[in-house]
Amino acid sequence: MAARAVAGAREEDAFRRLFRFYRRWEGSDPAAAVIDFSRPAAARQVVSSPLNFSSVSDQDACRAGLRPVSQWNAYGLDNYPGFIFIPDPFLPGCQRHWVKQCLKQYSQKPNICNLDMHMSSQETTDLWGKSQHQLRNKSSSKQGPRSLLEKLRWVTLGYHYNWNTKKYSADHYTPFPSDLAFLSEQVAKACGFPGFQAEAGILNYYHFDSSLGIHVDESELDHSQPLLSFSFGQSSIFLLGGQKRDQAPVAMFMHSGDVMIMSGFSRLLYHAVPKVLPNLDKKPLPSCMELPLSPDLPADAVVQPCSQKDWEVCANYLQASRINMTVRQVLAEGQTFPAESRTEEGELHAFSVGSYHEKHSEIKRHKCNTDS
Ligand SMILES: O=C(O)CCC(=O)C(=O)O
Ligand SMILES: [Fe+2]
Repeated sequence: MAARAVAGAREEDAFRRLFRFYRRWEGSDPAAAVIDFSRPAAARQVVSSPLNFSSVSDQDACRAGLRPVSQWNAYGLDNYPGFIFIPDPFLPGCQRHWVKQCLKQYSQKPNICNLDMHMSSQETTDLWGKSQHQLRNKSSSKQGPRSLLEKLRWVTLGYHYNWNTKKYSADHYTPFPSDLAFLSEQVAKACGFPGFQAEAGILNYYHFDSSLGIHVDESELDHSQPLLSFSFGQSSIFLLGGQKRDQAPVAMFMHSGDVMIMSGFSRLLYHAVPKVLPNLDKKPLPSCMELPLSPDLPADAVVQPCSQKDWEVCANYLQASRINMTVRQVLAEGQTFPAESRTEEGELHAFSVGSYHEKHSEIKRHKCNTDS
């Protein structure tokens, strides 16, 4: 009797129940009801979402590696105002640039990554250089030791999110990558946020066994600006819940190239990624990654062609991985951080192992708890 009372008290909320359901899901259960925005007609809650065509010139879209905004599809969901889903608006061949940046460029100092939490700066310098040989020679059928790049879980950009204090601060800042800022600002403008400033980024690196726990992104000081998300590589299931943790979420696929915007009412909703899945094309890489680079790219594009040599490394990595970039504005225009959030010099690397942001500790918990 006592045991039953304890079990009852620990009963799961609706979000956690569905998180566990989708984490075990192998794609065959038709009851799973996952919205696929690449086939939106199938889902009742999907509505079309208006975009601001004239706010982004075709030339600026193209410089960011995007198709003209008039050619994008944009969807919303009934009962989720401010949520916008844009299935792959990228020009052919342009997704490769962002994958290469996440692996080769953004993973470098001065950006901060999970490996910095328990390795010296010498060990985490040039992760690409230290991993490329191993990745290039990796056969997808063999499970060799993981390269450093394959051990990468997250990278922070701009105002570096502090997983311990769950705060951003003025002293933990390094310049935000200008190419990603430009991409983000074009997407934000098209979605009705012309003032959006890309100030902080969290890049998440997933493998087929990874998940991202249930969380809300609320540490930014200005919630009137949207949170942007860009996904590349293998697909995943994204769960979008409510303002309270126990509200049952809606499930959707995120495929390579998909862009998602959480704004307004939807900016502070609970969400999670319970599952990474093979891409829809059932090939090692989604077909959109194999397209030749668009000949329309202007000379001043922020997207650069990815060399064949670099792409071999990225392609081998991406056969079992998904990369997601989230971009946020932290401060309202003219706003400064409250005085108490200033930190002592040197604290930048003083994070302790095992006390990351709740959502990342959930990755660990889920991995350990194989029967859940
Ligand atoms: O990987 C994703 O799609 C979600 C990432 C996310 O929610 C975050 O970084 O806050
Ligand atoms: Fe998030």
